[in-house]
Amino acid sequence: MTTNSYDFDVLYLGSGHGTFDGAIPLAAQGIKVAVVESGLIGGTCPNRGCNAKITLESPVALAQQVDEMQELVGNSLKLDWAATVAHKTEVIAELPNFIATLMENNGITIIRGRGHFIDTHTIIVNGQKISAAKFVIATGLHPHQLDLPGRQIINDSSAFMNLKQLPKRIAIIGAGYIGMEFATIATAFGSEVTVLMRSDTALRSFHQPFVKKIIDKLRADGVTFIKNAKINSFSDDQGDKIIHYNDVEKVKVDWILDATGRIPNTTGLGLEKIGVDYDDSGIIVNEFLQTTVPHIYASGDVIKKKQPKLTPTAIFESLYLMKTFTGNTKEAIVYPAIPSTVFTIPRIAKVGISPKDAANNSELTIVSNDILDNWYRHVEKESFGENKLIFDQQKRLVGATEISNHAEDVINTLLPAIEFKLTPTQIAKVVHIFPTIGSASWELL
Ligand SMILES: Cc1cc2nc3c(=O)[nH]c(=O)nc-3n(C[C@H](O)[C@H](O)[C@H](O)COP(=O)(O)OP(=O)(O)OC[C@H]3O[C@@H](n4cnc5c(N)ncnc54)[C@H](O)[C@@H]3O)c2cc1C
Ligand SMILES: NC(=O)c1ccc[n+]([C@@H]2O[C@H](COP(=O)([O-])OP(=O)(O)OC[C@H]3O[C@@H](n4cnc5c(N)ncnc54)[C@H](O)[C@@H]3O)[C@@H](O)[C@H]2O)c1
Repeated sequence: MTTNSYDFDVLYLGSGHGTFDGAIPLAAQGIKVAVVESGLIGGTCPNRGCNAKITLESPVALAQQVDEMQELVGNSLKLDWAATVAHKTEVIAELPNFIATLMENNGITIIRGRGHFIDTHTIIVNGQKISAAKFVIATGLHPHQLDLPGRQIINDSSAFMNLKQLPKRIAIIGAGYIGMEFATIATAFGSEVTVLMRSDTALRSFHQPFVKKIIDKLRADGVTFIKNAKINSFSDDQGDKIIHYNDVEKVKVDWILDATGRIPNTTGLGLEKIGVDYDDSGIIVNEFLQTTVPHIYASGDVIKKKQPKLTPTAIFESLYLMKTFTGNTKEAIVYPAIPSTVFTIPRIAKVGISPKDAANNSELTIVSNDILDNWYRHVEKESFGENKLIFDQQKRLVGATEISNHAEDVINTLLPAIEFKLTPTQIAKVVHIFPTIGSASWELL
């Protein structure tokens, strides 16, 4: 790669996981790299996504464990919202500096400001023109906001995670990842939570019988679900925040979270001017992650794709681009099986072929396990535990989903079996530390 005629070899727009995991090793190999960032370095995941959320959720998971082992350990835990938010701030506060230092120590130039293209080799940031041989658009998503009368009173997930005090009554609109995870957190910390659902389906991409169990558990914990709610408007009545829905109905609360999805950051980038195609789902790329302008690539959540828009996907894409830019691969991207978890209590985690798709394929076998039969799950007196494992005709694992307190660890354990298509003989050669969730999961194969 040459820098002769351009300021940089590769310029990334955005500094999230779609950028930094690959940009750092790229720069370390002597490639001249710039990263333009208009917000916090590190993007959504560390600052207002995964890391922040899991820190708030961690006491909730502990409280569940204590509740289940109550006969052994005595009282329930008392969760402290203000202390937990302060702890979350402490955990994540240094991450932007940490990531910026890693980038700079490896030779990356960080440019603070919002970038947009003026031609296919030039962007403008803070009035300054910067050119590059290649670009990576990794600008992520932003929260969708319901465009309805009174919308000024509704909030997004970042605002929730920064609340100094937890409102007594919270309404959450949407029952996707954020709606269900934040309902779990808010109710555990003592709020009265109402979830308004557009249809009668929550967590659409997860195994629905497991989702039903999560809804039943949240209901038992005091959460109200209102199905088939068509929101009309919002109003404020002397501090009461009111959601008007289905023409005549209303819910009165203290705080409203709009969790109706996230949309790609594609506007204002000058994409139309330079011929980079996109639609409402994101930037259109080919199997090399090239946009419709071949030296302009895209990475992470901003891409229109069928893979889940999650951190592991963004990391995989940024590493793939690093290998492409250094000439280490000329192959198209081949995604691994990407796992995901909804961090409710209990969790649902999944990877690979779903039970629903397997049911329509006569070559696949679905094995249902009531994992509470396993002695190890009695140690913590777990009250939820079921999984479905999908096998092909060679008895190789091709899909798995579980509902349990440890579902994310179980799916992580099973990943190599799926990714490397391990045969029963190969599976038998892997031994895990005993007794652990790893050994309890592997023995189901
Ligand atoms: C509440 C929440 C919880 C989540 N929890 C999980 C989880 O548990 N597990 C998981 O895998 N995923 C989770 N995610 C998703 C995860 O955060 C994203 O998949 C991941 O951050 C995507 O990385 P990215 O680099 O594509 O985008 P981002 O991290 O969003 O980075 C994009 C960056 O681009 C910057 N930018 C935008 N436009 C411009 C411009 N014109 N010029 C310069 N900079 C610009 C933005 O400021 C931003 O910093 C969660 C998301 C949210 C919102
Ligand atoms: N654990 C995780 O990995 C995790 C956690 C949080 C967020 N995320 C990421 O962030 C993305 C965004 O999360 P999200 O929960 O905002 O989106 P989502 O797409 O998961 O859920 C959006 C929900 O809002 C509902 N909805 C949409 N319009 C509505 C309307 N007008 N009225 C009522 N409901 C409406 C949808 O039916 C859906 O249930 C996820 O897709 C995921 O990629 C991941």
